[in-house]
Amino acid sequence: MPTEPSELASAAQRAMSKEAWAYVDGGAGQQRTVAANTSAFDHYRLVPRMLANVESRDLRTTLFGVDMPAPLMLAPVGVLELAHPRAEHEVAAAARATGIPMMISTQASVPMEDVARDLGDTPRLYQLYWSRDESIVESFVRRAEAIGSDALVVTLDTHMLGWRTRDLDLGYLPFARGLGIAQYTSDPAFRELVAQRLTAGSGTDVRPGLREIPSALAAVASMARHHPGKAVDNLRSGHARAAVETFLDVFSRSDLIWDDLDRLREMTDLPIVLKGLQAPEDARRALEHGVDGIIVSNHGGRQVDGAIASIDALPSIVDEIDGRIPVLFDSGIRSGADILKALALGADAVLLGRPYVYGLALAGAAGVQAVIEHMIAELDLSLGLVGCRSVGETGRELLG
Ligand SMILES: Cc1cc2nc3c(=O)[nH]c(=O)nc-3n(C[C@H](O)[C@H](O)[C@H](O)COP(=O)(O)O)c2cc1C
Ligand SMILES: O=C(O)C(=O)c1ccccc1
Repeated sequence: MPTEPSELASAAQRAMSKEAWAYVDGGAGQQRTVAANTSAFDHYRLVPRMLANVESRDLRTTLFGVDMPAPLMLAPVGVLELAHPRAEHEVAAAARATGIPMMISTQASVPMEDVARDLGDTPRLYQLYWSRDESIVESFVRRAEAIGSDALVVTLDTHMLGWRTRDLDLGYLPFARGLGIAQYTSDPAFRELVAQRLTAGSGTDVRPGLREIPSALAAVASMARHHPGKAVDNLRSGHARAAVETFLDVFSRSDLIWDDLDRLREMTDLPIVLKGLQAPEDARRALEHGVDGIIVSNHGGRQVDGAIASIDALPSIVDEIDGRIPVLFDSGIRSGADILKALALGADAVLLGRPYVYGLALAGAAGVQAVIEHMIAELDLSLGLVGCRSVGETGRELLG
């Protein structure tokens, strides 16, 4: 497994189909924010300190009552079957081997109960996309509780899919082919909706659902023009087709407002963590609504082309939160040194995204484990070499 981040990515590219690579590596529009997310780390430079007795170091940290060997979690990533046929099974094995918590996506390729079994007693957080259908929301929350989720991560930045040019031009939309919808197809509330659709008469027009998801509509239009025979309409069985149509109908909603969070608060006692904040003002509102944590993230640049680099959004949000709840960070972490910079800017932990998917594509669980171990090893060395012994000792004084 390459330790050099760009080598890891190019090796994974060689191992993946061009559609899978475009989906995972790609982002919104002209990929300006994807590029900014990594290049903006160059704006921050560490100033190493000497003679600090860093012989013994400890990376452990605790968040939401969860003890972690390092300030690192696996980001929720949907449709992992694009990278490896065993998808979450392999990722969970790596999480278990390293003790690093796993966030389980609503767009997973394996039902959360099966992932939970693979995880043993490794910490897990369930990531929720707030469905248009409230019975599905309630059901996902109950299932997350039942699998022992340590928190509920509510992703706010993807109530519609961004304008993802690389997927559009390939005519590739994985869930239109029934990939990445395992949480839904294993869900009693969702299955009820599919059954209703089948009784109402198959061949229900798919367009009304797609109309609610503009980029899905555009993708299907693009597929119809350039790649006839690849679109939703081509799904073989009536049941699979009804499941995909139902998914497109219920995937998410764009009419949510801050007050809706109070309903979720009443629904569950799990800690609630909001994912996808970039504005200090939104961080303040998150505090007002009593959430238990936030994740500063722009979804890896997959949503708004031209949005600011996530690392540039971090410092002012950390100042706004002022230590009252944990602040996690993602979008652009490619190395242990990047993790150290995020910690120095005030993050309590970071999420690893694309790099672990590259490890998965290259070598399954062993690949994910190697990527995690490389990140932690470089973090540990860098921490010691700048003169710190623990995550708690990092701060802005480390930055020049
Ligand atoms: C292929 C792919 C699928 C993703 N699916 C989800 C998802 O289902 N839910 C979610 O909250 N975030 C999802 N994300 C966003 C990640 O959780 C994370 O925010 C992002 O990957 C961070 O950017 P980075 O990978 O460039 O560091 C996805 C990201 C990728 C690359
Ligand atoms: O691709 C993504 O970034 C993502 O979060 C997602 C959203 C819906 C379905 C599949 C993946």
